[in-house]
Amino acid sequence: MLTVFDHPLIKHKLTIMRKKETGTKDFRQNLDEIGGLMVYEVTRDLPLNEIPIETPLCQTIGYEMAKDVVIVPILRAGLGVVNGIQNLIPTARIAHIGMYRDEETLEPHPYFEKYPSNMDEAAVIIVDPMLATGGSSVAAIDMVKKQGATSIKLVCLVGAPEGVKVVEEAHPDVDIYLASLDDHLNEKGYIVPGLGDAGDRIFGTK
Ligand SMILES: O=P(O)(O)OC[C@H]1O[C@H](OP(=O)(O)OP(=O)(O)O)[C@H](O)[C@@H]1O
Ligand SMILES: O=c1cc[nH]c(=O)[nH]1
Ligand SMILES: [Mg+2]
Repeated sequence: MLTVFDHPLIKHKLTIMRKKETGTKDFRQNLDEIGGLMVYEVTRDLPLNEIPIETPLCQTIGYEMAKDVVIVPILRAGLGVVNGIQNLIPTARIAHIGMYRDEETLEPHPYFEKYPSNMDEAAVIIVDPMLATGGSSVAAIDMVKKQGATSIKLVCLVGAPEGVKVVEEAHPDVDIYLASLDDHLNEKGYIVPGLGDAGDRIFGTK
């Protein structure tokens, strides 16, 4: 299932991120804020346990999350999405997948992975601002599935139709969430209109 957020706050903040004159500080801040806005919907169907509690007035039934949440940023750019989600789920564990896309072949190259021990039971949320050809997302989903994960969501900011199709075909069980479904990929594999190189803009490396 693909969900594209149609929310004025997200559109406003994403527009700031797209502008070429937006600097690192504002880029990061708006990414943080959009991550926080998206998480409300992304976590809507997480299972709950009913628990008996006592308020100052009486006994009643309360709720607590039934599963641990594991946020999995695809390094580097995915790190920029973690903060906004973690602010709302402070108990979330953080896994890391290091991956870069070869600029010529556009193939993903994993270089690091580290997970908590309970991936098979957790609600796993993979985060990366950009879903371009889909190669990095498919490779990351393959990797978390190898760790036993069965409840997996993919949260990106900007997606290209080509990449969404690739992920949907490879992993039809994974729900995809986007702040925007953009128009197309250019000949260098960049999303158009997009926002440029997300990693470089987050970390100021260009
Ligand atoms: O859908 P794809 O075609 O695979 O492209 C998307 C990937 O490219 C970018 O990472 P990049 O390789 O630039 O690494 P970085 O985050 O370290 O800059 C982006 O953050 C995604 O991970
Ligand atoms: O448009 C794109 C495509 C891949 N990676 C990015 O950072 N931006
Ligand atoms: Mg990059």
